[in-house]
Amino acid sequence: MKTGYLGPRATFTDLAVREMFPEYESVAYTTIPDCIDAVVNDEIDIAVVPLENALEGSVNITLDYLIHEVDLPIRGELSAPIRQHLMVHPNQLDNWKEIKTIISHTHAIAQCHKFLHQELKGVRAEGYTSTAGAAQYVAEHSDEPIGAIANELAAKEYGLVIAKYDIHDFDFNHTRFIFLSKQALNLPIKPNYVGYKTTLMVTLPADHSGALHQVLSAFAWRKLNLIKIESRPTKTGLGNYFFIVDLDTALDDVLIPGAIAEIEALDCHVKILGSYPYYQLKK
Ligand SMILES: O=C(O)C(=O)Cc1ccccc1
Repeated sequence: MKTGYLGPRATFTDLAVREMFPEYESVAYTTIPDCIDAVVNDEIDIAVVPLENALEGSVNITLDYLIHEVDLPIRGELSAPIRQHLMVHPNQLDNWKEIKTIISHTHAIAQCHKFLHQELKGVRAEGYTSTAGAAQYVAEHSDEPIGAIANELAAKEYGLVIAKYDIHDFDFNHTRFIFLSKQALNLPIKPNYVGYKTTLMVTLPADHSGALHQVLSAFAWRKLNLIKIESRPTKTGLGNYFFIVDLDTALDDVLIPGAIAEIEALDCHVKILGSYPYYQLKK
């Protein structure tokens, strides 16, 4: 089996792969869509991609690619703690406060806004393909007054030094990574296994007053617990949305199919994006 992740080595996604699939060969991709396409094209068996961060919200590129471009089920999820550090080339350590530019994945920059605003006012923050990609770039440009936001493994991997540890704005900083695969996965029974989730995509009919209320009632009276609901644009016109709903239970034969039938009777469209085990790493 082969896994794919947003590379290069030592991204947070790579850490998730090492945690969940230590025995498999892994391949680094430059973008999340490249990594997902690699499963569609049978280059790899499993794509591990970030879906949501506790501070910054959904990773829209993942969600949108999953909804609009490919048809791959979610087979599992790992929620992992995220520690962001500011790192520079060893040549720049003495005057790291004079750096002019910080590069990282846009989600990582967003997790550190308060720190950047308060401690490095006026420093330009630029998006890069990934945190580890930014660390690699900084390592290869030792004379430039730049820094990267990334994890400790990236500092080691690319020979950078950490100027400031734990610069994320809130202590509880976790990211959900999902596993996409054509085939069912035999995921391990691990101590950090929490339970099952089912993720549905619900498209409402246009201009049907009370439709969302009725959809939610179909879950409510069956005591199906919603742990997340989010709207995303359908991309067919301003004001058209669908909803992504997470239920904290596995797909069964009665309750969820019953709720789906009821919702479809309201002229809504429902797609099951996956019913999968989830794992949680604590700090
Ligand atoms: O760039 C990375 O390291 C990634 O894996 C994407 C990401 C960025 C920030 C938090 C979690 C995942």
